[in-house]
Amino acid sequence: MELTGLTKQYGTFTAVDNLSLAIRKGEVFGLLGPNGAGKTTTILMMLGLTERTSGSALICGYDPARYALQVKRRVGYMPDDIGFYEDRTGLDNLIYTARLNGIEAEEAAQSAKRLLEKVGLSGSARAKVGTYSRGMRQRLGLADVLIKNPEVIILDEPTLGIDPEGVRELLVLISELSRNEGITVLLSSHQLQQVQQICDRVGLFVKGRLIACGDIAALSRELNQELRFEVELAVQPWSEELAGRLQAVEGVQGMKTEEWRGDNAPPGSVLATLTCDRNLTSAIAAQVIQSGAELHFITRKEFGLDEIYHRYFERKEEG
Ligand SMILES: Nc1ncnc2c1ncn2[C@@H]1O[C@H](COP(=O)(O)OP(=O)(O)OP(=O)(O)O)[C@@H](O)[C@H]1O
Repeated sequence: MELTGLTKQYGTFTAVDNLSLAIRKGEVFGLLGPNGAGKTTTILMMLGLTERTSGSALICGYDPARYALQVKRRVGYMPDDIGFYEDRTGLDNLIYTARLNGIEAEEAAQSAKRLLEKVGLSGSARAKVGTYSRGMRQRLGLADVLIKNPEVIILDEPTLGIDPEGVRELLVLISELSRNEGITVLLSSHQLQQVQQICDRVGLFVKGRLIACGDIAALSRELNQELRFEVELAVQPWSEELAGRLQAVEGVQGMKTEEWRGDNAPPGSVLATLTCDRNLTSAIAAQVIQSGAELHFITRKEFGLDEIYHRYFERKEEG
């Protein structure tokens, strides 16, 4: 899938601003951003469900603005508010979707059962959807988009409102689908911690613009360059001399200290947090050792996606 300079304006408001993005076949791509970032608008343009203002898109080889039907045949879309017939069973709902997609009755019933099994809903196949939990509905939603054998599935906020266990199950399912069946997955989310686990790559989307894109490690590297490392260490005894040594290490930009009350912490232990412009863990450790003090632990703070995202976001807001 390829988006080039994709733009959507509502009057003078730009909801999606010059978005260029290539999603590879078989990958799980996370489109991440806060509410209102323009994720849903992007998805709707990709499906040909809303008109773009400018730019182009190629989905499974088709321009959705001209060949929406061809795109629809190949792409399964799960909106954030999936609708089912509440007073009909999960099985009936799936068969109905299959029939709508032109699948013969017998095959529809078989596929529906097979998919219910796959998403772990066999036991509730004959219960009315109205009695399903949010997690069960999302799994049924997944079966519902899979029934037409799509090449690509697009999931808008699939984990919204599900309990942690349900989220875990759903994400494992999505990830297996991609790995085992080569399905390309685009999922939108503002819940970064979750998505981080299963995405091959992510795009950070803020106020209609893609501000960064890559795998988590690449984003982390990119960000650490600008965003400082934090090295945390516990030392005993602490002294003015040691404080001076640490602050004199080239690249150290700031230091905070507090009393360290860790398990078995000897009296007079200090927990110091140093902000650095690069990873200075070993240089800092060396200074402590040379000073003759005891180093109880030293760690570098890792930037997870959540942190990366918030920092990017804060910087954008500031800038
Ligand atoms: N039909 C519309 N007319 C005017 N503005 C719109 C319309 N649809 C969306 N917007 C605006 O475009 C921006 C992007 O909306 P969009 O729904 O794509 O964001 P999102 O990232 O999907 O957020 P959410 O997770 O809340 O759905 C928002 O500021 C929204 O108010």
